[in-house]
Amino acid sequence: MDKLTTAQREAALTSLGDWSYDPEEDAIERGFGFKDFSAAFAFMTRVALLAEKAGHHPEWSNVYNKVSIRLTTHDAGGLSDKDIDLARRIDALGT
Ligand SMILES: C[C@H](O)[C@H](O)[C@H]1CNC2=NC(N)=NC(=O)C2=N1
Repeated sequence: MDKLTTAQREAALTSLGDWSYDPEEDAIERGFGFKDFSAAFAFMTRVALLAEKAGHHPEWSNVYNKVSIRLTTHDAGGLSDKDIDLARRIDALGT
């Protein structure tokens, strides 16, 4: 799995409007808000199943009704198509 080029990353980010790019980590991140902890954890369960299926796992944190997700590919040393694919699948879950 190769790191994305700058042009590939910029094109991907344009289509992933809610994710922001962290140049220091070569990662993308997005925050999600829910009505309560139960809803946040239900979402995390769904993301966990997607991640396990993809063999690609988020760096994330949860505080009560907020979930922050950061995606990068450790094996590639930066952002790859795996991150973009997982971000799209997460977005498709809806909040
Ligand atoms: C062997 C296994 O597939 C790899 O270690 C996978 C697991 N999940 C992973 N998740 C992420 N985010 N980056 C990786 O490089 C990665 N590698």
